[in-house]
Order: sequence, then structure tokens, then C-alpha cells
Amino acid sequence: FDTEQLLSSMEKLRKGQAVDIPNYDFKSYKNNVFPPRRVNPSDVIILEGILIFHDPRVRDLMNMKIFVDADADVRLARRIKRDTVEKGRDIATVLDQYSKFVKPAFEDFILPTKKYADIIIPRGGDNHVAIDLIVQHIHTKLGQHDLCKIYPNLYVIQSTFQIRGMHTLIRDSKTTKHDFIFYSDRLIRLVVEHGLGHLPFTEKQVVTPTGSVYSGVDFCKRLCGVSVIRSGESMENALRACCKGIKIGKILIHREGDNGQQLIYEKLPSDISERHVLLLDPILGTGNSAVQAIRLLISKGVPESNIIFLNLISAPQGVNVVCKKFPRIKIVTSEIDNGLNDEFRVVPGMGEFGDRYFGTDDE
Ligand SMILES: Nc1nc2c(ncn2[C@@H]2O[C@H](COP(=O)(O)OP(=O)(O)OP(=O)(O)O)[C@@H](O)[C@H]2O)c(=O)[nH]1
Ligand SMILES: O=P(O)(O)OC[C@H]1O[C@H](OP(=O)(O)OP(=O)(O)O)[C@H](O)[C@@H]1O
Ligand SMILES: O=c1cc[nH]c(=O)[nH]1
Repeated sequence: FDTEQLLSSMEKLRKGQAVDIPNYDFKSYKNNVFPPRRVNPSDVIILEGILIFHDPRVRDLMNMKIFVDADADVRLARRIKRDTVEKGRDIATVLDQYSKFVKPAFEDFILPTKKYADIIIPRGGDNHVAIDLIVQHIHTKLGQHDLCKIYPNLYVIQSTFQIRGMHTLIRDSKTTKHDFIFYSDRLIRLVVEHGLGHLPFTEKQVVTPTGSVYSGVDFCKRLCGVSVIRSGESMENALRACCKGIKIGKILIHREGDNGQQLIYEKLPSDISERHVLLLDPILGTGNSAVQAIRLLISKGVPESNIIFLNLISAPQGVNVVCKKFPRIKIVTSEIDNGLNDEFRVVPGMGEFGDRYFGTDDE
């Protein structure tokens, strides 16, 4: 087993480079009889082999570990067929080797690695349900932003052409103030609805006018909003439209000041520590404002896991800072941008959200 070459090949594939895999010749027991097989890099790499879970360095490379659990008779039958037809061995040799080496080695070395698997699939390729589930999982992972693969509490709302269209409008520097507000509001409403979906619920049954029972859920009662002034205030209407009479606290953070951030003003519900908090700020840039705001909420006794941060556009830098410092809060956003420029503006971004929304930009 050339594990070192396997590891270096995997590393190259992950970096997007093609690799040449040696073709082992089972008849001569040599590696250089046939030309190597060229494998090109790809989004999904399937690494397959009977002892693939043995080396921890190899296991660590895997995002999903599958053990195909074949029946012992099937394994022996396949082996007899393969070794007589493909490897040119006679049945007596195959059976002798099986009982002396293969079966004990399977029990000693392959079976124990089953514990490392995330999924154990009985009946192999015939198990269509298991295969569908695996395909679905890989599809989901491929569709996710890379940051969502790292941070399980980061949620980017499912993109549609409607959502892309609205983003195109609010990001266009030529969009009028009127349209900017209209499409921001539509996007904000989607983010708010999505964020509310992460609140806990209780089961509830109601009787419909047909006299039948509908088994549903009851909304979480103890919640409040907290907006980061000014831009966060643009999200208050959407929250009020969804949650009638919701209490909304406010935090004002000035970008310059001690450590670059200064808390200027705060007014929060007195019983905030008993509530789930929807923190409102459309832009997450460096993450400094968000960190300040979340720290304040935690200092008021709000459990980290009770905070849902609602965001329209996020920079990866801000996501990293917030998710690393507060791994239990949830972030819901509608798009993650490429990064920040020298002035710490989100790029491509949409400029100064507050100025465009409240009409205090120069035009
Ligand atoms: N659970 C499980 N066991 C397998 C699978 N494939 C092979 N095995 C077991 O592992 C044993 C050895 O597998 P082989 O692929 O023949 O091993 P090999 O190293 O190629 O054997 P040689 O012919 O000596 O080169 C089989 O007889 C099975 O018992 C699999 O997909 N799942
Ligand atoms: O992640 P950060 O780098 O801290 O940037 C994000 C902050 O910047 C924006 O507010 P801004 O200071 O522009 O004030 P405004 O809302 O009054 O326009 C935005 O609403 C955030 O609060
Ligand atoms: O790009 C940015 C960064 C912070 N605040 C904004 O409004 N826009």
C-alpha cells in the first residue's frame, strides 16, 4: 500500500491538479506493467478500496465515509468469479487463499474499520434508497456556500432568479432611491421570514371548520428584535409585519472609538435575557459592529444560542469573525459577497446601505 503516494495524489486533486495513478497488475504483482491512469480534479472525489479507513490521515481527508456491507456469500462468489476470470487463477487456489488469508484478514483489518463509517449500506449497488440519500447529500453540499460547510449555524437563503434579480437591483449604483428601498424591503422580508423559521416551536392541534383536527405548531412567544442603528432600523417594519406587536430594542455603535468601536446608545427590553433575540443589521462587513452588539446582548444575559442575526449581505471576513467568536448564534443572510476593499466596504456590495436606504447619500 503506497499510502504516501495516495496522500500526495489526494492533496494534488484537492488543489485542482491532475494526477497519474499507477495501474497495479494482479498477474505479475507489479506497478509498472501498464501505463498509469490519469485522474482529473473534480468537485467530488470518490476514494474507494477495502482498507481505505485504515490510515487516520486518509480518513481525515474524507467528508463522507461509506461502508458497503456485502453479504459474506456474495463477497466469496464475486471473488471466485473475479479471480478466475480476471486474474487467471484456479478455483482451488482462490478458495485456499480465501480461507487462509482473505477471510481472517477481512475480520481482523476490514471489519473493524466499519466503526469509522458515517453510513453503512447493506446490499451495495442494489440499495437505491441509500444511493438516493447519498446523492441528495452531495447535491446539498455542492449547492452550499463554502462557509456553510464550515459553520453549521450559517444559513444562506436558497437563491432563486427572483432573489438574484432583487440583488441585481439593489447593488446597481444607478438604481433610484425609491427602487432601492422597494427591493431591499422585499429581500429583508424574505430574510426575516427565514430567520423566524429557526425559532423553536411547540406542537399544537386545532379543529378546522370541517370538524377535523389539524396537527400543526404554535409560534415561539418570547421573542424580541434588536436593531443596530441606523441600517438595522430598515428591517424593523418587516419584523413587525411578521410578528404583531413585537418589542424592538436598539443599539448604536460608532465605528471610530475605543478599539475602533464605541457603544453610544442602547435601549433593550428589560426581560431580554428570557427572550429569543432577532438581531437586525443588513450589512455584515468586518464583523466589528456585530461582535459589539452580540457581546452586549450576552452581557445582558441573553444565551448565545437564543440569538438569530438577520443579515442581507455578508462579507466572508465578518462571517468568520462572528461564527468563530459565537459558534452558537445563528446567522441568516441572503448573499455572501467576495470580500472587503481597503476601506472595509463589502465588495461587490451595494455601497453604504444606510445612506442609500435613508436618502442621505449625495445624489
Ligand atoms: N464489507 C466489504 N467487504 C469487502 C468489500 N470488498 C471486498 N471486501 C472484503 O475484503 C476481502 C478482500 O477483498 P479484495 O478486493 O479481494 O482484496 P485484494 O487485496 O484485492 O485481494 P488480492 O486478490 O489478494 O489482491 C473480500 O473477500 C471481502 O471479504 C466491500 O465492498 N465491502
Ligand atoms: O461589519 P462592520 O465592518 O462593522 O460593518 C457593518 C456596519 O456598517 C453599517 O453601518 P454604518 O456604520 O455604515 O452606519 P449606518 O447604518 O448609520 O449607515 C452596517 O449597518 C453595520 O452596522
Ligand atoms: O459595505 C459596507 C460596509 C459597511 N456598511 C455598509 O453600509 N456598507
